[in-house]
Amino acid sequence: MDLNMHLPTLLVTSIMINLLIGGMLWAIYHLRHRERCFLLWALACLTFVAGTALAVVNEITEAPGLMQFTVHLALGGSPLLLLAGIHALMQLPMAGTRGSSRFLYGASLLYLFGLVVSTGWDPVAARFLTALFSALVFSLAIYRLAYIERKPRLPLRILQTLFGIHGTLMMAQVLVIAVSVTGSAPLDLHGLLKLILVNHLLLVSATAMALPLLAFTRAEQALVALAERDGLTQLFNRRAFYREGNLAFEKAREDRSLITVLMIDLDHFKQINDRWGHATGDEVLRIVANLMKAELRDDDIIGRVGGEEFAAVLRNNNREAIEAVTGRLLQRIVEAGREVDGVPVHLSASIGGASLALEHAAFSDVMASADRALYQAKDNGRNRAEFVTASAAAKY
Ligand SMILES: Nc1nc2c(ncn2[C@@H]2O[C@H](COP(=O)(O)OP(=O)(O)OP(=O)(O)O)[C@@H](O)[C@H]2O)c(=O)[nH]1
Repeated sequence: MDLNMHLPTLLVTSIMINLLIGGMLWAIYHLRHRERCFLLWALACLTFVAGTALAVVNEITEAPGLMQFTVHLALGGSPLLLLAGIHALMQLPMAGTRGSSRFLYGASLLYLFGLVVSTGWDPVAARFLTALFSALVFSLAIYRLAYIERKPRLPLRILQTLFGIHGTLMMAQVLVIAVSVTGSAPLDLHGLLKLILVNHLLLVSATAMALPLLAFTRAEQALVALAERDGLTQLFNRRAFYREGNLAFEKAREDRSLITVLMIDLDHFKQINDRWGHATGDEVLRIVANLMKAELRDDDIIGRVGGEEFAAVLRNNNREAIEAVTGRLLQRIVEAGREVDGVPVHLSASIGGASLALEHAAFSDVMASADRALYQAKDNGRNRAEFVTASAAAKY
């Protein structure tokens, strides 16, 4: 398994690259207001450096068992710190309630116990345990990444692939050691070490680039959500709703398809606030938002466009279907208002609807038509829906 490479050169290169990457992650940690995942990833690199440097000293001098124990502790602890960084990024405690966390703790304790027993008298067994433990930690990292919320696809796939290769290499090492121990083939430890170091160099560099990419993509997604979503209901805010509505309008014009805009305004909402308090009013807004999400389709655009005013763009122009949806929504709003926070808030809403018509030159024209229909619904006694027909829209 001789890779024909100078082992000391490989070791020094590995140490230098890990130091550089660790330093870069450390700097990002400080630049990003001490985001803990970067500190843990920097420590993973530095722990690996410490492990490799001690391994060199270990090779040169006849080091005592304690030194060998420390080498393996550092080399096994490095992927563990990487996993801890992923937990920190996902804001998951290392001691989660999931079975996998208990499994990790159990495996770590067994690994420690195995190291204590094997180092000093059987360095090959210690190597075997470290490789097995690292493979296990990489597998857990792949599993954890699958549960990340707001999935940033590309960095996630890259990292899972890298961890997969890393874990497979560690398992290959486990197998090589097992085969050599059973006597089927002599173990070329230097060749093995070179192979691991070369792969580690490539993998650690790629991983170090993919980890910040994952963190930055997630942070950007969070910022976009903050800028586009209404904090109370998580629906589109007014600006994002108009942007999405404009896009839907343009597309409908291009495809010669039709869209319908609904404006939904809660009736006498001020009285709910005045009588039951602002917190109950907020809860009512959240309930209505959830009812809209439940009643409308996934590809419909829903937004909170004012205090107690919601709007939706439906990619549907079938009047019967839309009247059925609005009827159901009005009924569910009344039902929900029978008890909110333990009090009867007597809730109802008025809806104004307008479908795209030739008269509409822009999305805001359809919104204006729906708004006029809404006023009509309020004038006609509230808790009802009114629609503007295409020909009626032309009158406005
Ligand atoms: N709790 C809560 N109330 C809000 C929020 N935004 C706006 N409001 C309240 O919504 C109420 C809107 O009152 P009005 O515009 O008079 O409308 P209304 O009482 O619903 O009457 P109609 O629309 O004519 O049926 C005001 O009392 C605002 O304070 C919010 O985020 N939370």
